[in-house]
Amino acid sequence: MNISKPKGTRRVLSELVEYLKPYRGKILLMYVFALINVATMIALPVLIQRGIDYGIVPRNMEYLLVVSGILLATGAVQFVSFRMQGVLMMQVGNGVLYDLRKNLFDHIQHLSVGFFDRNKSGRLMTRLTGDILVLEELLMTGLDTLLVDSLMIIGLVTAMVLMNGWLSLTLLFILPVLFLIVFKLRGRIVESANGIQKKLSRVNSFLNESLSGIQVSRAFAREGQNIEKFRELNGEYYTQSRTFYPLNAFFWQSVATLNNFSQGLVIIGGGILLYHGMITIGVIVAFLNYVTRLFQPMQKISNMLNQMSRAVVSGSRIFEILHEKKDVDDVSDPVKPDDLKGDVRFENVHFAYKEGEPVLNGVDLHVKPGQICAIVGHTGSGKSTMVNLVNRFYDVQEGSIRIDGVDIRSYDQQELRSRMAAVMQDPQIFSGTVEENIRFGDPDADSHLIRDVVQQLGIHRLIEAFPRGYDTELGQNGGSISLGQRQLIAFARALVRNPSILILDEASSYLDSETEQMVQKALVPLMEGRTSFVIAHRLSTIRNADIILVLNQGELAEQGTHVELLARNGLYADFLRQSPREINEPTG
Ligand SMILES: Nc1ncnc2c1ncn2[C@@H]1O[C@H](COP(=O)(O)OP(=O)(O)OP(=O)(O)O)[C@@H](O)[C@H]1O
Repeated sequence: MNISKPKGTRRVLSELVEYLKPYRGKILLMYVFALINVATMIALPVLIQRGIDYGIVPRNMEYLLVVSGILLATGAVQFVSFRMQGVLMMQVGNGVLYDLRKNLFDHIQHLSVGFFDRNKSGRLMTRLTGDILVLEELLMTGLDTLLVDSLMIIGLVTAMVLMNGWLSLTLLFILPVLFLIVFKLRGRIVESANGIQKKLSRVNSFLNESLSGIQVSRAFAREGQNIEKFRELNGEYYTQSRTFYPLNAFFWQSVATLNNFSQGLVIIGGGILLYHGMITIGVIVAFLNYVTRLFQPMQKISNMLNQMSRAVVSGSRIFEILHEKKDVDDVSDPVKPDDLKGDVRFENVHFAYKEGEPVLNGVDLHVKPGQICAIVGHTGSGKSTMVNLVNRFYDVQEGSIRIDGVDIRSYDQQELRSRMAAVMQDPQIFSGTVEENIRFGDPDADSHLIRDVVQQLGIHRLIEAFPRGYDTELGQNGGSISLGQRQLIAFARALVRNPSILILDEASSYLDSETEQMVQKALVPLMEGRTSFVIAHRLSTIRNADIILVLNQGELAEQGTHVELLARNGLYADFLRQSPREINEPTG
């Protein structure tokens, strides 16, 4: 399933509501404080009006003192309610985001490998960071907006109409213009801001790519083209910014001007009504106060609506991942093997990553416990696919793979994989020390066991040669060590696991030939008692295998020992002729 298709608004919102449910108590309390806040907002101008009309104008000091006291108390209540409303909204928003992040990560950890083939990690990172950020904006600032701010506008308008019907006619001018400014003009600004964001992210990703690939660019003398491309992207960003900033400035100017006009209108209208004795001075001041308060809730609703449309798109993508089903799932009562002997059978295995594009066509194979099975074949012939199927990263479409006589689809995946270990061409190194990276193979392995395995592999001296030996801190992705050193760590990591089935997929391709020979020699006794699958382009690695498989376009073209296949003088013999020096290298 592709994760970029947005779902319907209602479905996304109802899923978000599910996440909000555990916080219903806090949300309710938040609304109580929000309503108190709205009430104080509406009450304050009334108190001002009373203070002027019944305290200041008739010079009634006692009344004025009482009203001032109430005004101060109302102000204090407003402060507390506004703060509590904000604090509760943050708590709810933070809680929901915590739950979402946690569920997403947990879910992704258990998704099948096929999902990650379809959704590359860069794109997933955007989902996990960018989309969550969009939801964060909504949850942290807009959770209460639609209800509370609509109520605020209704409350303010009602208070004005009740206070003085004639003066509230000014709203017939103020409200539509405010609406136009806030919703129409603001809409264009948000559109432009999103445009800027897109252009900026293109600039940033190009910058990122150019910096990380600087060596390749230099080697291919691409500096000129890079500068040209950057100039183009930077130019697009500049052009987009040229519309945004004046538009944004115009928005705030319009708001200020409308405010001035509204005040003028209230003063003129109020003045005329005052002249005819239809209004008091306090009502005019209260109206001036009300008019300025109209802008904020309208602006918040406009922002929220804009956030909402973005949040629906982001939310739909997040929930899409959360609903992603595993391609490779456990059966209801999976087999949990106590031990694996490592008897592996492929029976008429057919497999395709994509429908109609077969990769393996009817492969039959039997590797007995403890045997070494080497797989050779041209690039793209399906070698890695075969070992990925043994690992059950994917399920076969036809036929079956049996381990110790049991179809691997019947096993508990985690239990099965805990008895296997693989060393890949480009092993992943995690941030942490060398020792921690080796311990990744078995979290219970103590320092002695780790050193013991490394000694057996014959690479103790090489690990000790790291700046701080086993305690050397490795950056994310092993940026600070060579590819060969990464492979050495991966060998130790795999063997510390003490696996029944060992998979080596181009595992020593980055080692210099001296180190490779040393590791291969050390591996011979270490492979004893384990079933091993070895993929190597360097044929010297595989000549001692018990079974050599020759894959050709997804078909098992030949299988046998080195001597048998040589005698057959087929594809394998062709391989040898292409790399005679390597095959004749002694491997110990
Ligand atoms: N994750 C994937 N999604 C789709 N197609 C894939 C995927 N992995 C491999 N393929 C395709 O399957 C075929 C076999 O690939 P595989 O990696 O098994 O070959 P290989 O023999 O190991 O190649 P190499 O020697 O280059 O590592 C290739 O055509 C490849 O493009």
